[in-house]
Amino acid sequence: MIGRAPDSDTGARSTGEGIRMGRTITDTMVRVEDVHKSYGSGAAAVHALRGVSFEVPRGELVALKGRSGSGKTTLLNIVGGLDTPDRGRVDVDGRDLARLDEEGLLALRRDRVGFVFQSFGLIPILSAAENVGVPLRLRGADPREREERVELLLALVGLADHAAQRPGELSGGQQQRVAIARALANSPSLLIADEPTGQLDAETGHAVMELLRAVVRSENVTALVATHDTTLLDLADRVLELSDGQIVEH
Ligand SMILES: Nc1ncnc2c1ncn2[C@@H]1O[C@H](COP(=O)(O)OP(=O)(O)OP(=O)(O)O)[C@@H](O)[C@H]1O
Repeated sequence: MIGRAPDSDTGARSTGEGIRMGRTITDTMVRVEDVHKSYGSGAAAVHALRGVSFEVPRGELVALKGRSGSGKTTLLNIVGGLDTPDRGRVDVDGRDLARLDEEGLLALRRDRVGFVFQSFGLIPILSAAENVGVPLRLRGADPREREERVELLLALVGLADHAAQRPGELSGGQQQRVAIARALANSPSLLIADEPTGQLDAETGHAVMELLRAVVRSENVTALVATHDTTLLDLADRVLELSDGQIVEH
């Protein structure tokens, strides 16, 4: 593991199991209880999530599968604090998200959760190294720490020799590696990935999935990954299946 950012709201450092600054660290990284989410209202309402409950144990890689429209993105957005449920409860890393104000949610997304998207989401005019450094800049990390961490992260994802290249000069698989390094920049507890191989060919996608599998182990991070990719389903510690807004298989 290559270091963990200070806990933004406690000033403490993660210590694994036990009590940290009055907050009990449990074995569960994500707890979702009876979550409902609809878009629109009346006859036009779409019930994207209809009573979803599950847990993601700390340190595991959990794959979320399901057909298009089954509610995977909606669920990931809610777990990541990007959206709120209509009903139900979500705890991430021991925090009840409903009890966090905007600032608390912002701190959670910045310091505790790393996001990886299908479309990579890199800033085209920045180099790979600068892209990885963005979350560290947002956190106000000092330039020296930032430089060292970016170097470590690019090495971790196998791109030490590509630091100066811009996204347009990298392959799709390399861009997703940069995005994974960026997601790890602030040493999140939880990595959320939404179809991370959706734009990659099978071989490249497999390599990216293996990288995700490896960083979950080496960085002691927990991951929740929505995917259709059967290679990841094989690499996951467990698989959840969503169908029509409900978990149908653990
Ligand atoms: N902002 C929105 N407004 C209205 N309906 C939405 C919105 N976002 C999602 N939906 C609907 O909610 C349902 C679940 O969508 P969601 O994107 O969560 O599914 P998904 O499993 O991630 O699909 P995909 O694999 O295609 O990305 C779908 O019927 C979708 O049309």
